[in-house]
Amino acid sequence: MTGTGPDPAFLAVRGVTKRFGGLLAVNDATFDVGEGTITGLIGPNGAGKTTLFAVVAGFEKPTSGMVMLEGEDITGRKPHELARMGLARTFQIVQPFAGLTVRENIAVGAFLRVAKRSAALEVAEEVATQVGLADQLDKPAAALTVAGRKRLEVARALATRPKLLLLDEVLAGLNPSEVRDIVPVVQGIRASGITVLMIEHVMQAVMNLCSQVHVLAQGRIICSGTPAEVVAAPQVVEAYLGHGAAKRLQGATHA
Ligand SMILES: Nc1ncnc2c1ncn2[C@@H]1O[C@H](COP(=O)(O)OP(=O)(O)OP(=O)(O)O)[C@@H](O)[C@H]1O
Repeated sequence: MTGTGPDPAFLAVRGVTKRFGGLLAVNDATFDVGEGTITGLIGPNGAGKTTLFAVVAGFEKPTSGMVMLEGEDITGRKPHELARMGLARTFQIVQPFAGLTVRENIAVGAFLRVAKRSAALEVAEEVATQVGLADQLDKPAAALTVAGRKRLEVARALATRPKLLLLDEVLAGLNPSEVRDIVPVVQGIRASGITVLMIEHVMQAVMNLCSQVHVLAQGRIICSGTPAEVVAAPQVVEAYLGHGAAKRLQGATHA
């Protein structure tokens, strides 16, 4: 731990900028994630959310800025180093090892902490139960439904025993009842002591799950607050619906 002042946030993102050539994908983003929370990162398509995740998880180096985990500067560290420190992420495009079973797919993540195959398979069973895949353990991953694959993606990350889990659109492509079924899984992850930062477009889930939400638009954090606060903020309405939208909506509700 380095001394960065009193009570640093669990995850602190400070002035992170990421350029791809002339494109400013993330522009001076600063936000905190409190320990033990489920925090949301939302914003329109192309806002820079996935790029920001990639910077936090070590898949991209920021052009400038800093990321700190429990007060320690982790900027630019490699994904495997960060995984060892307890940071895991899921990917928007789920790519399990199709020829392996669900059990074996999850065990791959467990090898970060355990050396023996039997121990890794044990972790896999435990984690599968946590995400609701216990009755699918012996199926090939390729046989899972879309919702099953999303659960598997979460399970593979959980098997690395993270303290911070980054979920990249785990609810995308699911129908409303599948979304309702996964909400308690995410709540259970938090209840087990893991801090969650999630990119999500499904607002119903964000409202149900997140205590704090940061809104990214054109690379900038334009609003932070509770879900109710951010959906009511004029700058957030405008980012999603276009310039002047907040006023137009207000006119419509008063008409
Ligand atoms: N490796 C890259 N090289 C060049 N441009 C990139 C790269 N990755 C992302 N971008 C660009 O950066 C911007 C932000 O993209 P990003 O995928 O982070 O947004 P997002 O908020 O996650 O979008 P979505 O909700 O659609 O997934 C986009 O204009 C995108 O085209």
